[in-house]
Amino acid sequence: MTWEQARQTARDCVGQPLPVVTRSLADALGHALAEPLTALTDLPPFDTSAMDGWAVAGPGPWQVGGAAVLAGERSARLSDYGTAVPIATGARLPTGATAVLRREHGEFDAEGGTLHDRSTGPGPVAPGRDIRPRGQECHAGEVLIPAASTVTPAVQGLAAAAGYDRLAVHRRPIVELLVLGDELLESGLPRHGRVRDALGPMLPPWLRSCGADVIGSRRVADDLGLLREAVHNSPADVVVTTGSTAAGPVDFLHATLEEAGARLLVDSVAVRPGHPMLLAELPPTPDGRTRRLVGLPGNPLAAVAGTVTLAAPLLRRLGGHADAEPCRMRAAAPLPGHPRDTRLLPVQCTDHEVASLPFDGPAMLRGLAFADGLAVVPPGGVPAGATAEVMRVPGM
Ligand SMILES: Nc1nc2c(c(=O)[nH]1)N[C@H]1C(S)=C(S)[C@@H](COP(=O)(O)OP(=O)(O)OC[C@H]3O[C@@H](n4cnc5c(N)ncnc54)[C@H](O)[C@@H]3O)O[C@H]1N2
Ligand code: MOO
Repeated sequence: MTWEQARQTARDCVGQPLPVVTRSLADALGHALAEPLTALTDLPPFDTSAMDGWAVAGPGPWQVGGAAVLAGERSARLSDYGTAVPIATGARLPTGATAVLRREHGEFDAEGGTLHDRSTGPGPVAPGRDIRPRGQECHAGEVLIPAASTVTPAVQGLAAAAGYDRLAVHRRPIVELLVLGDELLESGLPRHGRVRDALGPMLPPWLRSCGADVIGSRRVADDLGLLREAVHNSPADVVVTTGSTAAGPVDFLHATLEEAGARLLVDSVAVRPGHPMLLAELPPTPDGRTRRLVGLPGNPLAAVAGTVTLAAPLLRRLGGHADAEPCRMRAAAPLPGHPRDTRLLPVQCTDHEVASLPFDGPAMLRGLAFADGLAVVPPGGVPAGATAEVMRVPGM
């Protein structure tokens, strides 16, 4: 299977995104909007002073009277032309006011109660100056953000400003990470032929940034029975495993999937690194829920390749997120390719150009740690000056 076919299969195996739920604004972070975010009010909701100063009616000088109008007060009124009242930024503009004179542009004669316009740069205060008119940003009913957009902190803020307490979003796919390999250590220095687990710390934040609700990450010993049990009992929508994809003496993933009656949708991909990556549909749960398994190869950079190729598109589709916009960038120097397979190469991006990084072997993370993304290098490579697709590594 080509790399493009594998990525498309991971998307297409999802018929419908997960069901719609409502969440408080705080809890909606990272979910995909199930419907467009439509303004429930005009913004600003009323004519508002943009500056601290005076609300003025007509041209100056003005007679100042009345208590300062503060933000949060209901309303005030300027009865006549030639009058003014002190006002705070964010306060509702009094009816009858035609402009706001900034504090630093006015000279107030306390004795006579008279205010003079001393504006220099912009000239005398003109009607509308320093007023944020009602509806300047949006009108009630206007679509602010399309459905399938991710709820970011900015979307949370905008939704609050536009009057929302809760949002309709898609449920996030539940993911459990199973890290396989008896040779792995969870602390200390590599020793006695054993190495540190690099994927347990690295993958959960990436999977979360693809929209997953990662409920756990645990080690499973290289044992067919234990792996079978872990996969069978996992409550996850998507089980993500690392290691055991190849045909080594203790690689039990294929046997486990076969025993479980799983359907292999992707079983090895023409990509370097990461070619043994796989995607399987597990038999449905008793309540009819579809479960899937993404098998990431054990070599750390190969696992990252599997994450961006299979896990990210699958999780984004399940969570109802729009597909990421492809981004193409110019190669500053040739990007070396594989003769037959696609290569995913850690690259640094500068001014719309990408450059490959050293230490890009399948078992290495040193290049990736400096990377802005992974360039998709077609068979044969990319000559200098030509463009290549660059996938942002999630979370980078
Ligand atoms: N005869 C062949 N052998 C291998 C092939 C092949 O085509 N023919 N493919 C190689 C490629 S490519 C990869 S990638 C690996 C995939 O192997 P597995 O998915 O079965 O992974 P393991 O054998 O368990 O581990 C491979 C390697 O990665 C290290 N590892 C595993 N998990 C972790 C982790 N969490 N953190 C850090 N390092 C990890 C493990 O110690 C091994 O060194 O197979 C090749 N072999
Ligand atoms: O998939 Mo392997 O990555 O070439 O190490």
